[in-house]
Amino acid sequence: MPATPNHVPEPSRTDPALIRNFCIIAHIDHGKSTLADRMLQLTGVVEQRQMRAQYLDRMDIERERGITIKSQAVRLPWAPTHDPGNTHILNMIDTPGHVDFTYEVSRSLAACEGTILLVDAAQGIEAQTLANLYLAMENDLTIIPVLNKIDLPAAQPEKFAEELANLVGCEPGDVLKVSAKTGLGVEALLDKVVREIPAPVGVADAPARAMIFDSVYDSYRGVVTYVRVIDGQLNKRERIRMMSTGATHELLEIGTNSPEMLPADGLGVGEVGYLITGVKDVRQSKVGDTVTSQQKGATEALGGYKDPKPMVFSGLYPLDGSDYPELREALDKLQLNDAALVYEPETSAALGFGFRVGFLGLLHLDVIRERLEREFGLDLIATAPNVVYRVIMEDGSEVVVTNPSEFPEGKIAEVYEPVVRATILAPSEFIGAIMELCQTRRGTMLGMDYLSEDRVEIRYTLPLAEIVFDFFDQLKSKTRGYASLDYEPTGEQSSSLVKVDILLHGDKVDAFSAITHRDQAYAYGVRLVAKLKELIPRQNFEVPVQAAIGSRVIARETIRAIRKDVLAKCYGGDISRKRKLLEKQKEGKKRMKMVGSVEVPQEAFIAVLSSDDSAGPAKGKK
Ligand SMILES: Nc1nc2c(ncn2[C@@H]2O[C@H](COP(=O)(O)OP(=O)(O)OP(=O)(O)O)[C@@H](O)[C@H]2O)c(=O)[nH]1
Repeated sequence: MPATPNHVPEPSRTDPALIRNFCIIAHIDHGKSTLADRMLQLTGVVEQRQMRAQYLDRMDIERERGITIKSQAVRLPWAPTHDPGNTHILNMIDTPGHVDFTYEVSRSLAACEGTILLVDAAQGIEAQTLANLYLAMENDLTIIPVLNKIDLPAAQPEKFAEELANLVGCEPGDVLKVSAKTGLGVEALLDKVVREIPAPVGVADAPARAMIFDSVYDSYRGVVTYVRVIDGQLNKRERIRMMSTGATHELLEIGTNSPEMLPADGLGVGEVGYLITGVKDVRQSKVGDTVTSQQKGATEALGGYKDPKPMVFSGLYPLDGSDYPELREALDKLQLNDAALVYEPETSAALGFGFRVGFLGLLHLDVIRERLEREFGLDLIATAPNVVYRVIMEDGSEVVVTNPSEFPEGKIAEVYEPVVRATILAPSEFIGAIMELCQTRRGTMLGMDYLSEDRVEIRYTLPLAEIVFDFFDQLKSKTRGYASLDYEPTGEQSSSLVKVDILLHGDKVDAFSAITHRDQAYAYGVRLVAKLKELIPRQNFEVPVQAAIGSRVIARETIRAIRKDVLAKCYGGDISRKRKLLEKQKEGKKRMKMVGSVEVPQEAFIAVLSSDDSAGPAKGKK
């Protein structure tokens, strides 16, 4: 239906009074996806026989890890028990739960009038429950507190209903108790959504304004953009404009998800749906941006748009140097679907050609690395993740460092590092252990509150660099898995930071350079030097392994010289055996990298850079 001047498009397809837009916020594993599954089933949008667990988590890796990475929206028709004559349209927006993706959560929240705050009845409130709740409160959303998993024998619904009621400011009796697994209480929850969450309000005849809350790349259809219409309407075939960039596109298709795509003529006030314009890159359709009509469009964008900013950087190198073009292609492809992924080529004397890649956080890093290895069949070495430093030189100039080997030499006045505000929730018996861990990680305590008599919320300011290493693993092990962590960037602080270089036979190995606090530099140097001594085989000459700050050596080990006669073993004249041995030795040599005059086995790099101890990158975990 072309939007010619003679053609007056139909008004909104759904009466806004019958629309409810909501999302589910929860800590990881508290059952959000399972609850979404039950809702799909109860409202009949997915037939029983098509049902599979976590229907909305489409990416393979999401399914395997049981986490939701990209949010999705789905339209559910529901005739509530108290008003069976009126079928309402419930738009459910599934949100990612992990800290790395907080910005996406906040955009999803901005597309809703209300939210279900889902808490596991056996676990209680966790750090991300709180973080998400605060986001919802900032967005003035109606909050429906719900306890899930009440079928579990370990559930303590009474205790946690009280905790939850205290938190949101309602009566414990108002907290709904459901089992997403069995479906118990889920109908009552859908009724409550209709009753309590306000219908969307917008100006129907105003210029169109729709907020993008998600944008995904589909290899067949290009970018699919998910929007919530605030004012006016968007119609098929019209030209639309992205307000942050001014780019215009033709609206090739518009529609809703139930949960498969269902094309429509347009979307009106309060409606949630998808747009397809044929663009091939999600960066042209950014989360948080406002979409309007090209003609007679809105002049003022909806608030809240921000560019995703990478917080953690790591060098990614193909194990086999000839895979470099494939790595570039794979990153290009992933970027189509991930506006937060940034990278640029980098060379390392030790590792060859690779990329310096920026991520939102550790989980993001882990997910990307795994996708590169799994979906694109690449074998990669990832260097230890680091944060971004701002170095002010004595002459007043400024250097932004995303790779430790680029840390400037010379007269440095000050170094700034990013800091986060961390919230840790745990049973009170672990207060001592948590405080000890935070202190050793250069934390400053901000405060502590009791959520109930045996659970506390502890707040710290911590350097992001200290969290990037194995902080979360340490926290989990020191609290027997009971603590949960959430953090948000809060700026930067000036710290006494130095670069520690590792030298092999006098040559700097850039891949092993690290920026650490001055007090930790010595320990880092000693640990790495000892480890390298273990991993690097003896050479024909003596090889000193040193750690240095500038020209000052802080640790040293020596790999003693040997002259290895591989043929000595073969006394007797079996020539074929000798040849075999020589070939084997040649084969081994291929996997060596020359660092200056020293042969370093590939395995040594991998062992040092990806080991589980704190000399290597922390494994990004949930
Ligand atoms: N017993 C029981 N188990 C449940 C219930 N709801 C969810 N689970 C289980 O809890 C685990 C986590 O559920 P998910 O639905 O994947 O959790 P989620 O909150 O979506 O997790 P993320 O997507 O990672 O944020 C799964 O093993 C579910 O089967 C419930 O009501 N009862």
